[in-house]
Amino acid sequence: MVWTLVVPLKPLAVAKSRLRAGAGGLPGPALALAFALDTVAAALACGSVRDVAVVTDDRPAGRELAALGARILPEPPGGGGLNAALAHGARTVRAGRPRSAVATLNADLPALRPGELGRVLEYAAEFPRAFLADAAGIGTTLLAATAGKELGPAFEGRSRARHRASGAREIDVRDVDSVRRDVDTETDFRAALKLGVGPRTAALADGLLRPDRAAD
Ligand SMILES: Nc1nc2c(ncn2[C@@H]2O[C@H](COP(=O)(O)OP(=O)(O)OP(=O)(O)O)[C@@H](O)[C@H]2O)c(=O)[nH]1
Ligand SMILES: C=C(OP(=O)(O)O)C(=O)O
Repeated sequence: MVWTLVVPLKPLAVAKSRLRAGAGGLPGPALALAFALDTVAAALACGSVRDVAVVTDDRPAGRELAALGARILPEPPGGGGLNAALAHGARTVRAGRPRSAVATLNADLPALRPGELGRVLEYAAEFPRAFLADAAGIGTTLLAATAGKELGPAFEGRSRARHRASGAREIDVRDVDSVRRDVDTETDFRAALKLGVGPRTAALADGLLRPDRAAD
């Protein structure tokens, strides 16, 4: 089965506020863009991914993501936040190709490896709806719906429990840390660097983190 991924991206100026506000005062917008570019590049390199649609109103980010090969979709009219953006993205994809298998993927997975994403999507293909818990075990990094199933996104906060309660199958695959490793805090960032991040994040991370200082 091949998938269309829907990737949400906030305007960079307000993205990654927890990284920006943390003790290290990291450059949120620049990191958010590098994370998104590395996430989308890795997703496009996955054999199970047909294409990637990014939902964003950030024009400069949209141009760079389009140059990688992503389709750029605007936020829904009236906004509505992350879940509205994801539902709108999935609807727009299926307006063009109604039988698409659709999965959302957060834009903050800079360590993402195409092979690990492929194994997660292979598992998801066996269920109407499925999701992958994040590294913290509280949130969600991927939510998938096969043909004919509504996505039903319920992200933000304790979304793992919400997605489970919604009837989606929890994806239980070992050794897919790169798909679970979202980066919200400096501690997360260090964990992603340990896994190995994509080239745009690596170039930016160089010299950004002092190894001697306690994280967060
Ligand atoms: N298109 C779109 N994407 C969003 C929206 N809110 C969050 N996202 C994206 O959803 C994913 C998870 O978002 P969050 O962790 O809530 O936000 P963040 O900017 O990554 O980090 P914080 O500012 O620290 O919360 C990221 O890929 C965000 O860019 C939204 O309203 N619209
Ligand atoms: C939106 C989510 O991610 P984050 O942990 O980045 O807020 C989520 O896990 O539902």
